[in-house]
Amino acid sequence: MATERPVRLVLDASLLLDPVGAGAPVPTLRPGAEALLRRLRHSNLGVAICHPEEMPTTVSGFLEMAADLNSFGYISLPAPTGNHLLNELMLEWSRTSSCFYATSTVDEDLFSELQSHNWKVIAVDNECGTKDSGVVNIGKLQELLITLATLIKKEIASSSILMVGYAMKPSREEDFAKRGAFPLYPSQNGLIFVPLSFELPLASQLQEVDIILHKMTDEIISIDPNCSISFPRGISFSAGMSEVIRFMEEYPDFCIIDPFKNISPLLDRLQIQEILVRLQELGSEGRPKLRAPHSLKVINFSGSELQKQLAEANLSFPLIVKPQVACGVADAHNMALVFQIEEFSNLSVPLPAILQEYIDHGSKIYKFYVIGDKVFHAVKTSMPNANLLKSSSGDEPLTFNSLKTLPVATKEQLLLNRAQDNKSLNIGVVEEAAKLLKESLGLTIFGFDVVVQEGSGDHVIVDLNYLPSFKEVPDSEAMPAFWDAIRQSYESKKGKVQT
Ligand SMILES: Nc1ncnc2c1ncn2[C@@H]1O[C@H](COP(=O)(O)OP(=O)(O)OP(=O)(O)O)[C@@H](O)[C@H]1O
Ligand SMILES: O=P(O)(O)O[C@H]1[C@H](O)[C@@H](O)[C@H](OP(=O)(O)O)[C@@H](OP(=O)(O)O)[C@H]1O
Ligand SMILES: [Mg+2]
Ligand SMILES: [Mg+2]
Repeated sequence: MATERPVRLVLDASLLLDPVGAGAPVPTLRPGAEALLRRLRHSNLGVAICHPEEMPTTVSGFLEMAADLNSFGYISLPAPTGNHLLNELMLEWSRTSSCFYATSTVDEDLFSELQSHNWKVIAVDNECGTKDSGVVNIGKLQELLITLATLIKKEIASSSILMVGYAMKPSREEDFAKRGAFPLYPSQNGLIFVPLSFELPLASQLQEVDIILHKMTDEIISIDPNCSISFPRGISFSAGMSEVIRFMEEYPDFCIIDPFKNISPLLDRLQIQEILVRLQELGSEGRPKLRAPHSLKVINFSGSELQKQLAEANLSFPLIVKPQVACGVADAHNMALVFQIEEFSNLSVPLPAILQEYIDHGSKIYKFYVIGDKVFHAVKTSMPNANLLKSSSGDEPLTFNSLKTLPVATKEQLLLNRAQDNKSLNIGVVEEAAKLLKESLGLTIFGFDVVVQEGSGDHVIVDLNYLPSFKEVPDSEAMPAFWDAIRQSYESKKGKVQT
């Protein structure tokens, strides 16, 4: 579906270099230029940096290095010569590609030369362009990507091209982008991805965008621990995300992946538990039982009360203790394995907390990912059985951060497990659960963790996450599924709005 013609972008040095540092021994990039280069590296466009030939070698060397660092097809070009004849390569590109030239320097002769060879010129942060010059003028460097995306969409002139504006924290964006998830040149199913910038007016960006993709939990400032989470109650968001939320209230028919209300239960391990308990009806004759772990919510860890509550909830030691808030705040992944009631005194897990039965599962966890109508899974090494953990923890609870310091099985423990007759995974049962979960959650992309209990063979879902990284799924399978999921979600929303 993508255009036959590749897209080339030439960035003039004036756009990248910080004018404040001009003449300094070491040149620097202007604010926003580094992020721009990083995003362009994974954009699927052919990008080159150009600079005037007569530039000091410190500056040209710096630019060449920037080009090199972003090696994704970057080519360092000499500037067009004095009489504005385009360099051979640029002439060649204009015959084979859709070409864009972005600059902060006004050179009307050069602009008309470029335009006569079908280049589109984008001038950033200068007043030069007259309405009729054909030059696209933008105010800020941060507007370049959305401007390019809009022009590329126009150039392709196909109504099936959709623009996806995404919002998530930089580290997550980088992880996805590195895998080619966010091309500016359309994906094989016609999606163009642009980051939504909270530094620019949102309304004008959303005028161009067809779909919003977001990890709303990356934009949480705080969650009120004394308030049951039910979006938007109990959660405060960054100013940027608050604006997206207001926009969606005003335009409920706009396509968002996924709606805030549908994601909100996954911020709360108590609500996750309630969702999982409803799945238990799935079990049937001759198949393993699929279930949630027995759990209990507590608002403090005070001993006498707790003992009674544990008995009522049918819970026995060891227990895994998790914060009720499941994600989005720094301490949401601070957990503990507790072997006896005394270990609750001074436990450092944030309250309210969820106490879960600890499932011995032979150190193997199955990470399931639902991406649109596809279900993937990967096997990962997990926590060893409790008896192996207890001996190392003495009389202390075993505290850990599940993202950073999860106590996974050692090689020796894994070998020991292999020698045992472990129950195997019944993919069919879990895939059925995945479908039911998808329907009940109303989400496009989510993941959940399954452990198979030693002895009983019960399939126990211990975690449910919105928009996980699904990095264990090979990119060649994950990316097309990801793009299809987004497109299908848009089409189904559009279908509903029209009927
Ligand atoms: N009830 C349980 N019984 C046995 N092991 C468990 C249980 N719950 C969690 N674990 C183990 O602890 C790990 C972390 O727990 P969990 O997945 O709930 O944390 P999380 O911080 O929400 O993780 P994620 O990064 O996947 O969101 C699991 O991957 C699994 O190895
Ligand atoms: O990347 P995978 O393994 O799919 O798991 C994610 C979890 O599901 C999220 O809960 C983590 O997000 P938070 O940073 O919001 O807690 C998130 O943490 P991150 O901020 O380290 O990316 C991820 O670990
Ligand atoms: Mg998990
Ligand atoms: Mg989780």
